[in-house]
Amino acid sequence: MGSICRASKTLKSQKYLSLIHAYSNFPPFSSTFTLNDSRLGVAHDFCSNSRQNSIDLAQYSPERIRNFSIIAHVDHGKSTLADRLLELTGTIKRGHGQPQYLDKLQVERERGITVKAQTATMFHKYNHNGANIKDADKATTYLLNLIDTPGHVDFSYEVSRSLAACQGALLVVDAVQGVQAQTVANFYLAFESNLAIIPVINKIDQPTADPERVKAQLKSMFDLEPSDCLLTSAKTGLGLEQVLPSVIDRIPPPSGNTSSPLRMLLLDSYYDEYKGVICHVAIVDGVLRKGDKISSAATGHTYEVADVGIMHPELTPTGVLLTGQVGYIVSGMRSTKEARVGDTLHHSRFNVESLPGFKPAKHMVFSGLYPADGSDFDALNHAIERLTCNDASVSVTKESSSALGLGFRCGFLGLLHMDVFHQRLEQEHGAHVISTVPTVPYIFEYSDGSKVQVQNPAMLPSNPNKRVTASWEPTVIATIIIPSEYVGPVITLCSERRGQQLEYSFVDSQRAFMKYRLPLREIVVDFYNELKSITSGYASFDYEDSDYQESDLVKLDIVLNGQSVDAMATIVHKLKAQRVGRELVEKLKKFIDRQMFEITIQAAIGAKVIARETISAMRKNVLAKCYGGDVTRKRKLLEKQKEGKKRMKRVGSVDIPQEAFHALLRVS
Ligand SMILES: Nc1nc2c(ncn2[C@@H]2O[C@H](COP(=O)(O)OP(=O)(O)OP(=O)(O)O)[C@@H](O)[C@H]2O)c(=O)[nH]1
Repeated sequence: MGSICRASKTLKSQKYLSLIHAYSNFPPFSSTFTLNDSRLGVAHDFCSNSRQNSIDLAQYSPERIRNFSIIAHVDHGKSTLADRLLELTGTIKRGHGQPQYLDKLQVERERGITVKAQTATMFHKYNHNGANIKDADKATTYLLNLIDTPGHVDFSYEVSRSLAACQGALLVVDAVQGVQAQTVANFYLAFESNLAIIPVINKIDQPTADPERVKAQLKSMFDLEPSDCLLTSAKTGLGLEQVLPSVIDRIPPPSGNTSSPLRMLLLDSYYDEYKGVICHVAIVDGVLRKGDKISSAATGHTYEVADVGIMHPELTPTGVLLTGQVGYIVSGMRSTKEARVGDTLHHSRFNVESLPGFKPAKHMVFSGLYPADGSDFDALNHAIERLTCNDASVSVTKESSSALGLGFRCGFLGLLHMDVFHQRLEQEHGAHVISTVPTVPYIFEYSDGSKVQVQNPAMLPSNPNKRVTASWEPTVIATIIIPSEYVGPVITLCSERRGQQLEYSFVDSQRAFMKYRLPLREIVVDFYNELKSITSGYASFDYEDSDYQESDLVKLDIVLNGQSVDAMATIVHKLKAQRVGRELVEKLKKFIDRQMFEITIQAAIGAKVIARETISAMRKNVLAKCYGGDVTRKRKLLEKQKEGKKRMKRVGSVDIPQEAFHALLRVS
């Protein structure tokens, strides 16, 4: 590859430079920028951009490989930085205003968040003598695997999985906002995984950037040395030249054994229309070649490797992957269920010791998903199957509801994850769903001594006094960082949510740091919005799951004209039942239209009604509105009414619109 590189270097670099110049937000690269610009202190290799099929991975022994993640609090600039590094190494070419390369899903681009971790392989020529540009030809080319990770707490499972394939991490911190809650969480994830951590203070172009304050925070909270911090602006390109040399100098190479039998860790998998299941893998020991027979340690199934390569940044076949490298394989797996994340894959002819793998994803929130139109069950089934192929962290079991018919009970990593799943079902698979009130996994003990985890309130008998003897709810340890002036309102909010303060200290003179134990139920719905609103948007929040605590829980039924609606039942703490019950019936009153008869809406615990509303009767005849004999108008109105009916669910004699179910999702 070296000679091809050198031959085409000038042409390619000129082409690349003109692209960089066209990119107006990238001023540091002036017209005097050369391939071996001394400000970069390195010689850059743009050959990687040629997408040769003949990338020879054999020359990249572990010493010439660096695997690193970019971790940060939401919006601190991970994906922007990742994109700049891909541009800098010539891995991608882009113009101004294009969406972030690594945020590929429509939902990611619309919401501006990363949902799935993405891997990209880059090649970078680096001369350890730094500024000595004459030595460029003596520079070594390194293979760098970059993993961009999500920032939102719901997706921290993706972060911990990504870190398993890395030896180091860039901890990106916004120079204005400083250390935030997910900075703390992500630092500890990386620290506990024994990764080399390079602090990167980003957004230094902002007028209110205060990198010195952020350096002090990093020192006091994580003992990271101020002199180790890189100062960058991923937006303008300022300081980016230090990033890759620091990655090469400060992150250790992977430590596997090239001559040992093959062991690879299955990091992620997704389903591709044309290729079938594609697995992302990290080669821990040994060598994998196209055509090899491999086995899964988890299932014992054997496969033949039909394709193997790297993400450069798209699937680029290389025919081989060696120790320390991260890439993809296609091996004829028929469903992603066969590709178990955390599994060890090995050559079928050798038995190997399994790698530690990952803790299974923990589902924090459960909700029922039903087709908006009952007859669409098969279509929804198909859509869910396809989507879970690309998001294995959702659990799915079939269930049925007397109100909504056949559907599914799904477990999610959090409420945002649930929202994203709904959005993807709709956008990517055209499925319209009704979802039931989200619930957390409670544990109930019955008088016969049995204990069960309840993921669906409808599973609980209506009269808990008869059979339930004790109940427990899951809790989380929440980290909250806020400007000091908001401490009072935040303490009030946390106590209203039944929180118990565990720690209270200061990040610096302006910011307070608090740890609370909070019931999971109290934070899944609307806690973060409320926290943001009482702190003018300045609070940051993160949580990790903790133990179960004993709690006085009751099942709250919603009864419409005497008939209980199983899909609207919820489990709440006894002290909150009255307020939640009132809120639920008021919301329903707003969304259920008047019908030909009176409708009573009740919230009840067992036989005891704790809140009630009535919707008075009205004679509603859509055709009555149609004065005169305009047939087209009449037909249109009838169609509109039919369309409306499709989105209604009938419970007993009462029609409930889809929106009524949506409205209940946010009752806390
Ligand atoms: N001024 C300035 N803005 C930046 C810089 N880096 C990123 N941004 C902006 O900050 C916002 C968030 O950037 P992202 O790269 O999406 O942040 P992220 O950390 O990947 O976000 P998540 O994936 O949601 O966690 C975007 O509007 C970027 O354009 C920077 O150096 N300076």
